[in-house]
Amino acid sequence: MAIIKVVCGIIFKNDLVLICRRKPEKSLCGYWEFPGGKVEASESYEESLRRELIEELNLTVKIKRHFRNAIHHNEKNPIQLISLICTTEDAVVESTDHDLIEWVKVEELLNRKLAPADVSIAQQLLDEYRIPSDQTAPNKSRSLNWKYIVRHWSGILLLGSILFSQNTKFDLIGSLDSVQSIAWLILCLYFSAIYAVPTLLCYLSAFFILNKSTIQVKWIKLTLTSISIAGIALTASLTQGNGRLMPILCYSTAAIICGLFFRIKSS
Ligand SMILES: Nc1nc2c([nH]c(=O)n2[C@H]2C[C@H](O)[C@@H](COP(=O)(O)OP(=O)(O)OP(=O)(O)O)O2)c(=O)[nH]1
Repeated sequence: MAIIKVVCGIIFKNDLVLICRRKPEKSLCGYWEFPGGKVEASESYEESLRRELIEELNLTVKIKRHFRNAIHHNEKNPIQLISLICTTEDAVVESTDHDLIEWVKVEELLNRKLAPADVSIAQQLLDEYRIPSDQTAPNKSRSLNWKYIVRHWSGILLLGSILFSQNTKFDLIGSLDSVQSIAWLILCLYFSAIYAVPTLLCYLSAFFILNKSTIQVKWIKLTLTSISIAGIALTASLTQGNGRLMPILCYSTAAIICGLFFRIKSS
């Protein structure tokens, strides 16, 4: 059964969030929801939300970031509700799809009869916004953990160098004793750190751009790991000549393992 994508805006004005009650003639009538609507083919979530909010509420918003998705299985089709955190300066006067409109505190959301998927989003919103009192909700930064960069890169360099030095010590220099093995590992680590600089710069730029985007965290992780692997392959091809397959395999394996192992979300 095809899943129907519905996008909604968690729209903040000062510290209040906009919720709307569905009109009697609509499905889920009488239920409160974060305003939004069905995503049309070829539309991005942001485009879809902007269109729906203009159509229904004549409301212009600034979209800050992606929040959470929730699934609801109604009697016809499952729907996936995608929520985006927004702010607005506009006043909302009336809605074509709703008979009541209210601005409420985040803590009050669960006191309303919310539509099922909106309940799940509201619960997660409450969890995230309950604690900080000195931050205005929509400006709270995405909880991406910058320490992930440090861990991921140290991991790639260290684990990659261990794998590489172990795999090459017999081929290159013959059998090494333990002191020579450690010296060879340090040499690999040193050169890999130097060769990694251009890739690291691309990776850092991508991290800061993606951190401001509304893309889901798992895709950010995948993109960063892919950038690492592409950089490793390119650097190895440029520097290693015929022996390039082994460093690509070792450092790429390290990039994937460390990418899977470390958490990018801090909360
Ligand atoms: N926001 C929200 N919508 C839900 C949930 N469960 C569920 O089936 N829906 C459905 C109702 C609507 O058909 C659709 C929301 O998009 P919409 O409000 O643009 O839909 P629409 O104008 O086409 O309304 P309708 O004609 O289907 O009643 O998703 C839920 O938990 N929350």
